[in-house]
Amino acid sequence: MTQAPVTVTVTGAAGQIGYALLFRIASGQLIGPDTPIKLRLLEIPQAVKAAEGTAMELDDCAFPLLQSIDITDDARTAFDGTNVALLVGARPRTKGMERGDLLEANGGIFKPQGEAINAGAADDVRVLVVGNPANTNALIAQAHAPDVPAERFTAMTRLDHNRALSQLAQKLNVSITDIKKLTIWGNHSATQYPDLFHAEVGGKIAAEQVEQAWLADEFIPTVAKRGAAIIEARGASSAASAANAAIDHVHTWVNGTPEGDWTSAAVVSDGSYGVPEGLISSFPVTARDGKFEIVQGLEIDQFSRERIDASVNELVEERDAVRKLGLI
Ligand SMILES: NC(=O)C1=CN([C@@H]2O[C@H](COP(=O)(O)OP(=O)(O)OC[C@H]3O[C@@H](n4cnc5c(N)ncnc54)[C@H](O)[C@@H]3O)[C@@H](O)[C@H]2O)C=CC1
Ligand SMILES: O=C([O-])CC(=O)C(=O)O
Repeated sequence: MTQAPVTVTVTGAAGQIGYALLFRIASGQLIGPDTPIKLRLLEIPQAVKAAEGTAMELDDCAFPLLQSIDITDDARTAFDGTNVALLVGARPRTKGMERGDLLEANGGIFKPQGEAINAGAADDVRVLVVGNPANTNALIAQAHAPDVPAERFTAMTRLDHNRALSQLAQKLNVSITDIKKLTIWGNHSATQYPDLFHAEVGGKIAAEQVEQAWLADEFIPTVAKRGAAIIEARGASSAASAANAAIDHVHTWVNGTPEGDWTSAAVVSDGSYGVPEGLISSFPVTARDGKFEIVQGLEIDQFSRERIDASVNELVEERDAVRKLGLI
């Protein structure tokens, strides 16, 4: 049965993530194989022509699900009636920068975009912020969309989650599908905490199947600093893997997590696990009926507590910094 079309807005459509993302959305991988897609591409004026070129290529794929492509440099037009907003457009970091260095440069983008979402997006709009610093950019957008339920604003830590799955699978020589209940806590930054104490491999706790030294000195830093390692190796920040994670995030949000498993997403804190209410922080989440829910009741030992707190403290600092800049 053919379903109603879903309007998907992608900002930064002419960028490297945009190029890796749009074809997958148009082919049906974002929502599902029966859902027609209407694409809205938002770019800055200088990049509209490049976005038009990408749209020509989308046309040339003759995707059966792709009903329309609109390209604009106006945020209000881009978000009018949108169901899924993927906020990718931002300046990426280059060698030697931390993602937090981008706060001021990118903060200014997310305020008007939040306002435009508030003004015209569909009632069921779901927002995923990819542009860095993703958690705090999502906070800025959410602060300027008071009429949209706060829970609809999320930021992407699925790439970190996927990186952690892959590192652990290689270490234990198991398949990705053998790993359940892995969690990324906190900020999408070098302070993030990939947690193996609740993760299970073959039904047993993952942390008990690896050496403590590997966990603390290799696994955690490798996952947390993977973005910088990609920049070092590729000379540009991760793009196809980031697009893949954005597809995974929205697909899970809409279609749900499997029974007995969860994923990671940065969502608005309700105060769970001592994370101050209102911060957009990564948690273990399930998705049911189109909603993310923070997994409750996990015991947090001291090793994990210190690391979660460090990342959450960084989010508090970022929030305070954007407050000072008048962005929230
Ligand atoms: N959360 C995550 O896991 C990840 C986040 N990122 C972040 O994603 C963002 C995009 O990365 P790339 O595609 O590699 O960058 P890019 O530089 O290739 O593309 C960014 C695009 O955004 C556009 N843009 C800038 N301001 C805009 C605005 N106000 N409205 C609409 N479009 C605008 C630019 O014209 C450009 O085409 C960066 O902030 C990067 O750090 C990248 C990888 C992973
Ligand atoms: O590291 C960066 O700047 C890009 C990014 O967020 C990632 O690859 O995780």
